[in-house]
Amino acid sequence: MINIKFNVKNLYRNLYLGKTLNLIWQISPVQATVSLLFLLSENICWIGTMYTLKLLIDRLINRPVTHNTDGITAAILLAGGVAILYGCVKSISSFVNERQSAAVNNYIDKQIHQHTIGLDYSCYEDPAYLDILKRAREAGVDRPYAVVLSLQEIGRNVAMLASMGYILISIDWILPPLLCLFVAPLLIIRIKFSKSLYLWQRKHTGIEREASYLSSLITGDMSAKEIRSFSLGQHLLTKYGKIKETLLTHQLKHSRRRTVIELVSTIVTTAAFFAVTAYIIFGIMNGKTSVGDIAVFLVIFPQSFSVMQGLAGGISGLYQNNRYLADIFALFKLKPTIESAAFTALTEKRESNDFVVENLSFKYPHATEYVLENIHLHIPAGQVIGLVGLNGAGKSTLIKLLCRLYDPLEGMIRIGNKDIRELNINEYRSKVSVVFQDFVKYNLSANENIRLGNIHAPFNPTGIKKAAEDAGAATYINDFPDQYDTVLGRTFENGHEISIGQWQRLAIARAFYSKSQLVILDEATSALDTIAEHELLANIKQKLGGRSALVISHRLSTIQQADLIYVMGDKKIIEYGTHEMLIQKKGTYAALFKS
Ligand SMILES: Nc1ncnc2c1ncn2[C@@H]1O[C@H](COP(=O)(O)OP(=O)(O)OP(=O)(O)O)[C@@H](O)[C@H]1O
Repeated sequence: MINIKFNVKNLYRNLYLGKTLNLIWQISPVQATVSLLFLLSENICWIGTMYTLKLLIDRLINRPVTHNTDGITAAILLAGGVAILYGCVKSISSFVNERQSAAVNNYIDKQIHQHTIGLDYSCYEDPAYLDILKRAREAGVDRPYAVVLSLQEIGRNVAMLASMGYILISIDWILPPLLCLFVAPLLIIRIKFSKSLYLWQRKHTGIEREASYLSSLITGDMSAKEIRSFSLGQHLLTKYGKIKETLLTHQLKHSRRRTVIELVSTIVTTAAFFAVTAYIIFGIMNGKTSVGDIAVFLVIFPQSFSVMQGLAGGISGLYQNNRYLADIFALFKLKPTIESAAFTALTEKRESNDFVVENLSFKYPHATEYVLENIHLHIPAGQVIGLVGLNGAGKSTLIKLLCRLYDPLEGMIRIGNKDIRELNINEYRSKVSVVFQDFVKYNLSANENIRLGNIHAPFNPTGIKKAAEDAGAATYINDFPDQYDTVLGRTFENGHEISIGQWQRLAIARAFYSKSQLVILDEATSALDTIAEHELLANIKQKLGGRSALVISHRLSTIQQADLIYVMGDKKIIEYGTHEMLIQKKGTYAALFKS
């Protein structure tokens, strides 16, 4: 008993009913009202059918011993009419429900996506967040409305039970309590199992994600080449199979336990039904119960079982759906930590457009060690700055900070004299365009691939062509049958696959097309042949048209044309100067250049 009390208390505390109903009301008050009215009408009609049926039976039993059928015909017509009305209301009600359910699902789907894009980039490097996201997506967009449907089912079944209880009491007062006694264990079992299933799924989110990751490696196009070259298929399949087997074993164990307990409870319930039937039959034999009573009992009692089961299903459904709702609301509760000022901040007049990294130190949110320490770096407006260093020195991390995907722990980044944390984040990000090492290959048209660099500006074909020419992409785009309208990649029909170097040129064109003040190229020319790379960088200043650039490359021949070069070594800037100065210095840069 204590345990049940505790669970009920817990259930109440964690219930998202108020939140869900409020959400559904906000999505469409009109639809919510119409749906509620239909639900009420459906229940009233159902009670009406029962009542008119009872009237008909009463008339039949109490009819005078004449052949006058007028009263009976009228009762038949009334019962039939109400039954037809009930059928019609039920059909329309189900359509109204479907329409409202679609609206709610659509809203939740939108909210999940909307919420996801608003979150910090750091979330994508946090397994705990990835678990929440997976659970929220798997909970399904239909969960909130499923809660409403469970509530409706509970309401409908309670109304039906009340009517049936009234009829059963008229036969024998003991029948309704007996009914509750038989069905209660079934209800408790269902709630208990839906809880343990949910907890089990929650506990296994991590390994389920591992299984989906392995599955995407086995079946994905990105990994197809390497998996075949290294003959990794069987190895990955075995790994995947083991995880799936563990998941399946647990799942089956759970289902087996549930089936056994449900079987036992069904046997007990059915036996009890026949025991009660026997009780009524003995009642007839003792003259305590009428034949009419047993007729009504045989119709109503089995029906009341299914209604009770429906009620148990509704309550356990409510409980289960509520638990999944917790995951959706947990996602909605996550808030970005990167703060953004009002939109006007960057429009203020500033002394200069230089980007300055000042005394910056940083470590990743879940890491213990600093990745960057006391970084100073100056990108004067209109200049090309090179950044070099060994693998893991922290170059890409610095880029993430310059893009404001993270904020520094110490020090700051400023444009002119303004700390970028005081600026509106979207406006700041529009001032920086970047080609990441792992840039995205959008399987869209060439036009769109470039236009994404400045999506908020009106479509500008001339600007797109100019950016493509500057990045060296125009030559191959012009050879496509549909030129700039050619869809790239192999994902869609008529898609045109291009080489990795050609994809990279397109990503550079995207960065050129943006109206940013600073273009960051993080190993952005790694797939270009040396002639193409030289051509691209030789005239980069002219292509940038007064904008600054920060170029990261391991090919030092690329960097040597930069106005100033910074050398990173183990979390710090260790040298800086022009190519000539650094060669003369005979330090790390000179060693790297010669090697
Ligand atoms: N998301 C992360 N969480 C924790 N540590 C990270 C994360 N990303 C990178 N690091 C660590 O930060 C350090 C710097 O990595 P970073 O990618 O910035 O180096 P890099 O200089 O760009 O290297 P490369 O030349 O190989 O691209 C590395 O030690 C790396 O392990």
